[in-house]
Amino acid sequence: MSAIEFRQLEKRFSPESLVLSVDALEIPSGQFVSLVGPSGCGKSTLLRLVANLDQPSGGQLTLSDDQAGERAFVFQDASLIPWRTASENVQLPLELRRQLTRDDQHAIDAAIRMVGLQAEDSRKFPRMLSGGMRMRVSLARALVTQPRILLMDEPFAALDDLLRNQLNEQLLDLWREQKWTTLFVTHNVAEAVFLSQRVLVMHAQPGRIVADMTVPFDYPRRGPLRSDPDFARFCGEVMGKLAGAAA
Ligand SMILES: Nc1ncnc2c1ncn2[C@@H]1O[C@H](COP(=O)(O)OP(=O)(O)OP(=O)(O)O)[C@@H](O)[C@H]1O
Repeated sequence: MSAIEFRQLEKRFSPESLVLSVDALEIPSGQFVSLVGPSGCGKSTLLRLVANLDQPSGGQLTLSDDQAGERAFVFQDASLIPWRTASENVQLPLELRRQLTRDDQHAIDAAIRMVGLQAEDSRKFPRMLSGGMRMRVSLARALVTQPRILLMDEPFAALDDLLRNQLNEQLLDLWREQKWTTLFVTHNVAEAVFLSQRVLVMHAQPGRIVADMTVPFDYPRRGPLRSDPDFARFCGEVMGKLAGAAA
């Protein structure tokens, strides 16, 4: 069974404006899917619907039983609380739910280790951390709840290319270990292709999926793939579908 299933789904913010329309889309459990498309085509809206931060105006969005529990969202802005240490930021989702237990401290430490932060970094305040480290804290805060579905909205867009590439590889290593069903929004086609098993290309007005492309590269994927001619060719195909979107 699919982890996430869309049927005749529509989203309107007012009766006359159809913002998103998805007739049929199935995302199998554990799949890594990227969404690319022009600004305003509804990528974030689609993610917000899956996150249950917003409701469809029509149709159905179904999550399979084993996926309906934890969903975690990572935004472009790390949005950390400035007066809390990294570790205290990571513990926030657990704290909002219930009284913290000793096991929670293990979960917090594990999430911090998982994203490659050192114990001493976890005691620092956000202003003392680099942009990349803040994004790692944001990711750890998402992972501490042990999500089955990970929703990422341009998480690395504000980082320089070198760091972004490095975080792409580390994210893939984590995904291969944890097998979250992952929806990843990006404006960067090479990033979408490098990361995912499947790229969904969207058009605007109304926001809809116009191409569903299977990425033909094996994992693990490492830096040299980015300069492989087949990689460039596939990115070109995705760009072609995007250009069609703009036409
Ligand atoms: N709460 C809201 N109320 C009214 N309109 C909204 C709301 N949220 C989004 N929209 C509209 O829905 C459309 C899709 O927005 P969305 O943020 O999903 O696009 P996007 O593809 O993620 O864009 P970007 O790439 O610029 O982040 C846009 O036209 C936007 O103005």
